[in-house]
Amino acid sequence: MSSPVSLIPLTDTEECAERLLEAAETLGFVYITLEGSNIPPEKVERMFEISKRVFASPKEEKAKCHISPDNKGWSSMHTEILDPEHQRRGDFKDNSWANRAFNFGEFKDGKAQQPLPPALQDHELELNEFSDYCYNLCLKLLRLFGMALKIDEAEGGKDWFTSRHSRSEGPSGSTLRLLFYPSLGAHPDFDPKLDTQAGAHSDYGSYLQAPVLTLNPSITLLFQRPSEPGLEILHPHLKTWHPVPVIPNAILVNIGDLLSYWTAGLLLSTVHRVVSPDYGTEGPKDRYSMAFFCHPAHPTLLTPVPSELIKSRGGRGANDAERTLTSLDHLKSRLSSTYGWKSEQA
Ligand SMILES: O=C(O)CCC(=O)C(=O)O
Ligand SMILES: [Fe+2]
Repeated sequence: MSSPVSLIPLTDTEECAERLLEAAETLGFVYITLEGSNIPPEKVERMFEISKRVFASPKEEKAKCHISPDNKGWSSMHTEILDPEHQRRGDFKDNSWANRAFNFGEFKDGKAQQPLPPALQDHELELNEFSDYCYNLCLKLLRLFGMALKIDEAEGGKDWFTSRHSRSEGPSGSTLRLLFYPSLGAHPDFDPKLDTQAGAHSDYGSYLQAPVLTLNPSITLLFQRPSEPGLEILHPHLKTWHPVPVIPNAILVNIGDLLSYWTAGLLLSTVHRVVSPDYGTEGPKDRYSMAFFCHPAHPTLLTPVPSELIKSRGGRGANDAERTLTSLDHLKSRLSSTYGWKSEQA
């Protein structure tokens, strides 16, 4: 199957920067090679092993780390859909995420700032290390975007975005998320053609469509395994759904709503979802994936990006000087939606 998403070898060159920008402007999604990312392949594999262990651990242990209003911890939405007594097809249609997730906020001095279940307690250092790898890769990508956007040197040039994502500027909403989509194939009402495992959303998205606690990142990294596909994107121009085949030894990068807003819509935040693919004779399969959502430091003012390319887009998004928000303002607007959603469920 051909991929709508191109694969770009990751290097520190202008050519790579230009290609990344072109992909971000046309599709909002791009694969980059793991080589050049500074993330050793065995570290990715190891995280998948840890992820498997945590999702397989007793529910009562995970429940003690239930997702907090600031988006840290374990969430298991609509678990009842796997309970034959209470299943209704509507539960996994359109609006529902049938996945489980474990979110880690920022670590401090190698320590998680949230309760961890016993299955994770021996892995705190590895989780911290992996989240650092992801953060550093995001800085590298943000530097390349700064380069391609030809940000005014006097204003910070290619480091304009990275300085605003620096941990020295304060805490941020950056989150490492482990995801597990148990196979729904065994359910009598489940129709892979109609039922999605993860509702359509952009990374922020419409909360009503996708009640998942994804906040409002500038960029997202997604790690997937070749035998466990399922992601689809809504093509921004064709408005049709396209499966995104998994490319081995590559990381999927997508632009989040915050960066799209910041760049006055030049970079696209594309709607995506996870479906249960038709595995043919192989039968249904579980899917594990891992995402890292990179956010600017909370106090960052989302002022217009000093780039001619962005200025020429007029008063859209952050170019609209009437509405200078901080990164935290964006996050808060998202969190209030979270509370709204929770109270509706109660
Ligand atoms: O699991 C996936 O492939 C997608 C996850 C995702 O889009 C998200 O968590 O925002
Ligand atoms: Fe997403």
